Amino acid sequence: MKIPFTKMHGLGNSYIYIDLFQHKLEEAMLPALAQSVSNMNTGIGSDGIILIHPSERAALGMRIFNKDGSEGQSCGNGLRCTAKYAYEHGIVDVTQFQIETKANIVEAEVQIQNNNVQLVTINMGKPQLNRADIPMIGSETEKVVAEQFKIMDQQLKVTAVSMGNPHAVFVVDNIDDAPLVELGPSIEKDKRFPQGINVEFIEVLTPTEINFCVWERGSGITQACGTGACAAVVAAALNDLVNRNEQITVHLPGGDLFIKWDDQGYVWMTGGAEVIATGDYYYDD
Ligand SMILES: N[C@@H](CCC[C@H](N)C(=O)O)C(=O)O
Repeated sequence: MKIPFTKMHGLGNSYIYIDLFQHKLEEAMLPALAQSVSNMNTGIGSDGIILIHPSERAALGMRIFNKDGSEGQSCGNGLRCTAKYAYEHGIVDVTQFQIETKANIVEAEVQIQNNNVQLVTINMGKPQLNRADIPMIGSETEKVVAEQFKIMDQQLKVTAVSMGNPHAVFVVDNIDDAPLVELGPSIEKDKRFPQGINVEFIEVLTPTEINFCVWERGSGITQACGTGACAAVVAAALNDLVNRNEQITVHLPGGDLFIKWDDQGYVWMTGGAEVIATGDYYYDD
């Protein structure tokens, strides 16, 4: 089967985008297709696949499958790339529009230069903070803020945030010493998180600037995670480490994102989105 694709990235977090306005795919094949495409030796190489599809509730919809074939509920970098694709391929002809994800409907705004989308801002909606909404097992408190978290003989403090998908955020003194490789895989699959978890370590530089690295559920270490950067800013604000209602610069391995958690409770994300390549994927299922 020949599947037309566009490879795009947001700060190095790359996905293979498949346009379901043009090409239909069977539901049952999607997890295996994501694993196949993502393989850097026998596929194209990516952090997963993203499907851009018609929606009855918004201008378009987006679904994300991680490298291991699991489906995530949302993807911040994917939303910015999807917004760019939708505008540049005429799926929308306005600069502000809505995108449906498995988690919610978000508002996208694209900034145009010479007919190309340069920057994208997404209103990601309100974070969910209740333990049951993460979901995280435990009964200490309703919200999970700087809660003691023992893993592999290390005593950490976790703040848990759902941006539609689940995130566990840990504050460290120096991002270069973050135990991402050592603890990321164990925390991702820890049984306190029944749906798995995206794992973020952050170093707070100033009340408006943080360093960030991530171990993503289903994909491992990536260069950037948009929902993770949003969760990191929310977690940092809950711990009184960054300013609420101000734009926070998040330095990710792949570049910078600008995140604000406003007074009304909405999280805004601004950043770039880039096309890498287009082509046909020859899929032998
Ligand atoms: N890279 C993404 C998040 C992708 C999904 C995540 N791994 C999950 O399973 O929840 C982003 O930019 O937000």
